[in-house]
Amino acid sequence: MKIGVVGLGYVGIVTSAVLANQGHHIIGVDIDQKRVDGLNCSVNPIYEPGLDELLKKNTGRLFFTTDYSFLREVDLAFISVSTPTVNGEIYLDYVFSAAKSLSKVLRKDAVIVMKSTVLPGTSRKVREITGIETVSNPEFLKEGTAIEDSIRPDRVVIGSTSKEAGDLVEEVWKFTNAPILRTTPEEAEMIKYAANSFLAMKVSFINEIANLCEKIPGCDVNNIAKGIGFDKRISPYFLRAGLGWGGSCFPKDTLAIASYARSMGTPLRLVEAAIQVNNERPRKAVGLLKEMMGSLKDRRICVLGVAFKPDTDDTRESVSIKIIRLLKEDGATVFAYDPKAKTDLAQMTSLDECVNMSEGVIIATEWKEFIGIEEKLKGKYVVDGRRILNPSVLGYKFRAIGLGE
Ligand SMILES: NC(=O)C1=CN([C@@H]2O[C@H](COP(=O)(O)OP(=O)(O)OC[C@H]3O[C@@H](n4cnc5c(N)ncnc54)[C@H](O)[C@@H]3O)[C@@H](O)[C@H]2O)C=CC1
Ligand SMILES: O=C(O)[C@H]1O[C@H](OP(=O)(O)OP(=O)(O)OC[C@H]2O[C@@H](n3ccc(=O)[nH]c3=O)[C@H](O)[C@@H]2O)[C@H](O)[C@@H](O)[C@@H]1O
Repeated sequence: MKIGVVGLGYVGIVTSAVLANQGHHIIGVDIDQKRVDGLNCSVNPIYEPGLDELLKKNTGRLFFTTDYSFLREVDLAFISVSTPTVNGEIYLDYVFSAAKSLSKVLRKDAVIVMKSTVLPGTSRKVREITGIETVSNPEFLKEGTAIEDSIRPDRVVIGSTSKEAGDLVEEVWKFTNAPILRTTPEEAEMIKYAANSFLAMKVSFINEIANLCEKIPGCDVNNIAKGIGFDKRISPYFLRAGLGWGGSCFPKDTLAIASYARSMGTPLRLVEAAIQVNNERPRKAVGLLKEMMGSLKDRRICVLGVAFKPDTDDTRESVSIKIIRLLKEDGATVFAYDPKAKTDLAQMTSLDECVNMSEGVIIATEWKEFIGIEEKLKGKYVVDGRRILNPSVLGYKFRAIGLGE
C-alpha cells in the first residue's frame, strides 16, 4: 500500500520504518524541515534501539517531506502528531491542523488513521472536518522497545464507524498476528487512556507501598512486588517502585483524561490520586539525600540518569530533570551523567567524573551501565531511586526507595 505518516516523532518514525519493512511505500510528512532533511539523509532525530538499522534497510520505500501534496495518492494516512497538555488540558491544534492539511490533498476514498492519543470524540470530529473516513487506531508502544512493541503488540485496537475503513487498517496490522479488537472510535480512544491511566496507577500504588515499607524495619518493597506479582490477577509488570513515572505520555495523558472526566462531571478520583502520588516522588529523592547529608547548600551532587527511563534519549517530563531543579533550588552544585540524554540544567560529565566530583549521588534512571557500580560509590551518600544497587555493599551512607531501615 501507499501510506502517509503525518508527524515524524517517536511514533511516526517507528511506524514508518516498521511498515516500510513490511513492503509498504511510506511518505512521511512533518512541519519541521530540519527533521525531514535529516531523515532523508538517514539522520534519525531520535534514539531508539534498532531504529537506525531499520530505516537504512528500507530507504528505498521511505520518503520524507514537508509538502502534504505528496500524499495525494496514498490509501491511508496516519496522524501521529503530538497531543500535549497545556495548563492540564489536552491541546489538539496540531491534530486539527494536520487534519485540515490532509483534507486538501487526500483522495476522498482514502482513510485517515488516528494514531495520536486523543480524547473520545476527536476522531469523529476529524471525520467531520475532513469529510474523509477516520479510524482510531491507538498506539501502545513503549520508548526503548518501540520496534518490538510495534511488530508484536499485545493487541491492535481499531475503532471505526465504517467497516471498510476499519478493514483496511486491519489489513495493515495483520502481520503482527496480534488479537484485533474492533470498536467504535470513542471506545478505541477511551481504551488508550484507560490503559495508560491503569499502568500509571499501578506504579503509583507500588510507590505508596514503598513509602510504607521504608517505615517497617526488614521490609523491602521489591519482595512485596514479587509476592503480589505472582498473582495472575495482579501480574508482575509495572510494579517497579522508584522515583515515579515520567515521559511524554503518562503525565500528559493522566492529566488530560482527569480534566476531561471532571468536565463531564465524573472525576476519576483514582487517577487524580495517582498523579498526586507521582508528583511527590522527585521531592522524595531529594528528601532522602537531605536526611543523610543535611543542608545541600554548596554541596556537590551527582545525578545518574537524565532520560525518563533507560534506552531512550527522551527527557520529556523526566523525574531526573525535576530532581536536578530541586537540588539547585536547595543551592547544590549539580553534575549529571546519562549514556544518551542531555540537559542544560546540570553540568554533564562522564560517569566517573560525576561520581568522583560529588559527595552525594542520586540514581534517577536505571540504565544497565549503572548496575554493579557499588565500588565506585563507596564513601558517597547514595540514594538508589531505582533499586539497582546491592544495599549490603554500600553500608550506612545509603538509602533506597522502599527499603525499611
Ligand atoms: N512517544 C511514545 O512513546 C508514544 C506516543 N503516543 C502518542 O503519539 C502521538 C505522537 O507522539 P510522539 O511521537 O512522542 O510525538 P513527538 O512530539 O515526538 O513528534 C510529533 C511530531 O509531529 C510534528 N507535527 C506537529 N504538528 C504537525 C502537523 N500539523 N503536520 C505535520 N507534522 C506535525 C512535530 O513537528 C513532531 O516532529 C502523541 O499523541 C502521543 O501521545 C502513543 C504511544 C506511544
Ligand atoms: O502512550 C504512550 O506514550 C506510552 O506510554 C507508556 O510507555 P513509555 O512512556 O514509553 O514508558 P514506560 O515503560 O511505560 O514507562 C513510563 C514511566 O513509568 C516508569 N515506570 C514504569 C514501570 C514500572 O514498573 N515502574 C516505573 O517507575 C518509568 O520509569 C517511566 O518513567 C506505556 O507503557 C505505553 O504502552 C504507551 O504506549
